[in-house]
Amino acid sequence: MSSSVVVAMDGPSGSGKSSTSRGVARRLGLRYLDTGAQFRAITLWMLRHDVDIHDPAAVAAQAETPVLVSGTDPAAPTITVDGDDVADPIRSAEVTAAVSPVATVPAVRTRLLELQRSIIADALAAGTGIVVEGRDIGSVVWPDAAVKLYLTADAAARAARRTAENGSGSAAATEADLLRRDAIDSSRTTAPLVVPDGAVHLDTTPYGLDEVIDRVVAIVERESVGS
Ligand SMILES: Nc1ncnc2c1ncn2[C@@H]1O[C@H](COP(=O)(O)OP(=O)(O)O)[C@@H](O)[C@H]1O
Ligand SMILES: Nc1ccn([C@H]2C[C@H](O)[C@@H](COP(=O)(O)OP(=O)(O)O)O2)c(=O)n1
Repeated sequence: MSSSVVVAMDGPSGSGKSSTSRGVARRLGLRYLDTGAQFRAITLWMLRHDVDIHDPAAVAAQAETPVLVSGTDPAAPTITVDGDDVADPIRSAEVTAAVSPVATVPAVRTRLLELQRSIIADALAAGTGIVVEGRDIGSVVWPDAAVKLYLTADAAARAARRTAENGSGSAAATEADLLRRDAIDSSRTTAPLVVPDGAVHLDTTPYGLDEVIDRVVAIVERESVGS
């Protein structure tokens, strides 16, 4: 396997993208980029600056303003906005509720697309591969990725995982929230959530996290031969 492989990991909320990507990156000595955290960080900035997140023109007008920095060590990924560590506040219910409308704004997507491509290019220039996870990585951000994965799981399993992770809330409410976000993410006109051409589809419902990581590592080693 080449050390400069790009692994594109897409799929809906709770399918296991973040935990699987981090585990695979650690195992294979690759960098790790959570693009959802970037969409969450820009959303948090909009909320903190009283931008009406349901007004696409208002969001677009500020899309270039926040300074976003993503740390790509899979053992300790970081995200800052205007120099502030926002790793915790970007997971709040308020941001979770607001992120899909912000992520539909083309100016936001263009801004983050440039940032994501520059982070991937930096990793490759440094001779390091990277696992990048999100909704449009294999379809839009890096269609030439040597390895493309599309993770899914049953909605009930995804909601149960998220509820356990949050440590509170009802699984039914969590499932309704993630189905609502899936619908927005899948129906938007710019970079919708799709199964990218050439992606390996992995349904993680029956597998524990370690088993999914083992399977993905095997797929990366198989698919990236010669890249
Ligand atoms: N295969 C799996 N089996 C059980 N739990 C899992 C599995 N994959 C991930 N999880 C857990 O489910 C939750 C959501 O996973 P995460 O990686 O954040 O998903 P995503 O990034 O797709 O939203 C986390 O608490 C994670 O530890
Ligand atoms: N490449 C990406 C990544 C995330 N998004 C959007 C869609 C998601 O609802 C939000 C948040 O993504 P995130 O991966 O943090 O969401 P979950 O961990 O699945 O709850 O961002 C996107 O549109 N494109």
